Amino acid sequence: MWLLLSPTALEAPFLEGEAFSFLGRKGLRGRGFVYLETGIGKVNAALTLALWAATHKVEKALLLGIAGAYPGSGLRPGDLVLVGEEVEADLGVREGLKALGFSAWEQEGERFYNRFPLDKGLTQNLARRLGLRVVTGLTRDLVSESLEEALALAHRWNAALENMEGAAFARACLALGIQGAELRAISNPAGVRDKGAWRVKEAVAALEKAVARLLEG
Ligand SMILES: O=C(O)c1cccc(C(=O)CC[C@H]2O[C@@H](n3cnc4c(=O)[nH]cnc43)[C@H](O)[C@@H]2O)c1
Repeated sequence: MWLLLSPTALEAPFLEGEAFSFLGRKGLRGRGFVYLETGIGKVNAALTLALWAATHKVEKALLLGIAGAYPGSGLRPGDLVLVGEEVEADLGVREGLKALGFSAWEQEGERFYNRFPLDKGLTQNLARRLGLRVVTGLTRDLVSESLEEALALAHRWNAALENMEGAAFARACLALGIQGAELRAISNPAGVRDKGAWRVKEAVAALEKAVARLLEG
């Protein structure tokens, strides 16, 4: 049984099931999955997963959604990727959290600062089944508002795409002991606010195709 999550219901219009409400947002009980709309941003993503997992067994969770492609990533609108590692880039100072001398999470002797892995085994299994690249994602609650800003972030953190939830989801999965994976479809060039350059419909169609293959077993 999958727990499927997306920041907005607009990113998963293709899912069908018995509707319910969770934290005031959309939920669905479908064949082989439960779906939750989390809301945009880090806190919403982590909160939704944690509060659901507090009263429901979660075997494996997939965060799916749209994302912005960083310059130089080779990613274009409509492309679909898995995220193997997320950078929480608005935690600490510009160079990261380690400069403050505190870790964000510690587990089995490992200290995590700004980088949080998705589940390696689950991600590699999905990459094989779906024939997808695995990239590094960058998460901030602020979106890049210029190509210069996007390029600086991509360079500083060696990331391929930008979103607003991934690192929080990855860190919550680590803390909760949940196998988590992240599927992102590129909707736009990061840093480009002109919606004429956005291809949300194509991105959602790519998500639909991948999720259908995932659920067919
Ligand atoms: O109005 C803008 O300039 C603008 C720029 C980036 C994203 C938005 C959104 O409202 C979408 C946020 C939503 O979608 C994900 N997303 C998609 N593209 C990006 C991006 O370039 N940078 C950050 N997040 C992006 C994000 O995960 C949210 O769920 C508006």
